[in-house]
Amino acid sequence: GLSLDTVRDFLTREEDTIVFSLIERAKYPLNRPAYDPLHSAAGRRLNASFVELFIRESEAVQSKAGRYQSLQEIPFFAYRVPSALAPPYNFTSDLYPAAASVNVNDAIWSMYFDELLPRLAKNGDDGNYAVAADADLACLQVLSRRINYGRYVAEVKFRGDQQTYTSLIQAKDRDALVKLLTSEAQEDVVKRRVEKKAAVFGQSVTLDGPVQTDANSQANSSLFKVDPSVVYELYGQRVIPLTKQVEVEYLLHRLD
Ligand SMILES: O=C(O)C(=O)C[C@]1(C(=O)O)C=C[C@@H](O)C=C1
Repeated sequence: GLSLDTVRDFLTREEDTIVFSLIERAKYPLNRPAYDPLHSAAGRRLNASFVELFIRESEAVQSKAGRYQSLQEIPFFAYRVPSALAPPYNFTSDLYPAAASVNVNDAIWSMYFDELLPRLAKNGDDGNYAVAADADLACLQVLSRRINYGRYVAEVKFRGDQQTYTSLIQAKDRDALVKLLTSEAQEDVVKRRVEKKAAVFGQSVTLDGPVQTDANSQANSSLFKVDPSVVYELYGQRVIPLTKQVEVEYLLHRLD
C-alpha cells in the first residue's frame, strides 16, 4: 500500500532518472532546426516540428507496447495513442478514478522546450536530430512521471487526514489546500539533494586523484555536465510547484 514514505521513496528514485536524462540531453548541441516547424515537399509550412513528430510517433509505438496501461505514465499526445497490443496486466490502482487523469503535461511541455532545454544544451547543430529528440523524450517522460505522481502523494495525504481535506475540498479553497500539503522542510531536502546528485553524477571520473567531494567540486559549476544550480532551480521553481499543482487539482476532484 501507499504511505508518505513509499511515495517519497518513489520521488527520490525519480531524481536519479531526471538528473541522468538531463546529463544525456546536455551531451548534444541545441540542434535548433529540429524544433522549427517542418515544411512539406511543396514548401507548405506544417504545424509540427521534427521533435514533435518524433515524440508523437514514439508515443504511438510505446502505447501499442502497453506503456500507458499503467496510470503512472501519461502521454503528451493522448488523443493519438492507439490501444495496446501488450499482454494484459492487472494494474492495481491506488488512485481515485474521477481524479486519476489529472495531469499538467501541457505545462511540462512548454517549460521543457522554452526554459529548460536552452539552459541544458549548448548552441550548435550537429545534425543528429533523432538522437537529440530521443534524449528530449526521455527528459519529458521522466519529468511527467515525477510531477504527475503528485496524484499519488495527494491520495496518501487525503487518506491521512480525510476530515480536514474534505472540508477544504468542499469549500474549493485552493490556497488552504496548498498550505496544508506543503512541507517547506521536505522541499529544502529535495532541492539540496538533487543539486548534490547533479554534482555527483555529472562529474568527470578519472583514475587519477581522489573521488571529488562536493566541498571541492561545487565551487566550479562548469566542471559538471549539467550545472547543479540549474537542477536546484528547476526543482525549486518548476518541478515542486507543478507537483503541488497536480496535488491540488487531484484533491479538487477527490470527492467527485
Ligand atoms: O513530499 C511531499 O510531501 C510532497 O508533497 C512532494 C513535494 C515535492 O514535490 O517534492 C511537494 C510538496 C511538499 O511541500 C514537499 C515535497
